[in-house]
Amino acid sequence: MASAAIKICGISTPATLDAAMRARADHVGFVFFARSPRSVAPADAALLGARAEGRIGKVGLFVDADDALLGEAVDAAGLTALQLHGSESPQRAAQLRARFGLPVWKALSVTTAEDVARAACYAGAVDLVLFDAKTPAGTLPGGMGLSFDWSLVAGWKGPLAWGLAGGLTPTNVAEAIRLTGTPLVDTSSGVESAPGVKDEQLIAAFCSAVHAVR
Ligand SMILES: O=C(O)c1ccccc1NCC(=O)[C@H](O)[C@H](O)COP(=O)(O)O
Repeated sequence: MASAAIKICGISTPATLDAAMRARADHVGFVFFARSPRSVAPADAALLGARAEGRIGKVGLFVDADDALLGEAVDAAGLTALQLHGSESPQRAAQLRARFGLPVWKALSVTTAEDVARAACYAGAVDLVLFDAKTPAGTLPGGMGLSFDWSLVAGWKGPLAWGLAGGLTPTNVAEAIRLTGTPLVDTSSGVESAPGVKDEQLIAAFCSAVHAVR
């Protein structure tokens, strides 16, 4: 089994960006959602984006954002992909892909097999679906450190590329890859010492655990 690609989401400082690049992560995520403890302002995203340019994928994370915010973030950070983490429809996702000319990732929150089956609706509209845990009402739609039943996506053979998120940590990520065969893993709170505070050693440990999977 080839090791999975890695996205470290919610990077907001140069030091933790450097840690992700040193650890050979494939993508970092910048969160453009004001309610998140990981939210970055476009000016900070510009500094981080310039530092990361050409060295790692830069995925902008949005929750039902309008075109103005998306455009500002794309321009500021030089994003390489858009991750939609709200209730964006396939039509809205396809519109954004055409407008910005960037790959679009759609996060889908999963509790049941029906939630996984919804991914097919996004075929042709997005480039990748990211299966993530459903979070409780009134909380953030992601980045809560919650897992779902991985057997629901084990060996998923859908019509588009996919990845796994939700509660992944340095300790459980190897098992998650072996069990599901996911081509991509995404973590946020699993590499933090407190909400929004990324830990360089945990980032390194997470990436090492992924790279060690054969
Ligand atoms: O990370 C956030 O603060 C966030 C806020 C709003 C929507 C999504 C958010 N994060 C999405 C991610 O890409 C996370 O990596 C994913 O949900 C997994 O998070 P975690 O369970 O904390 O590893």
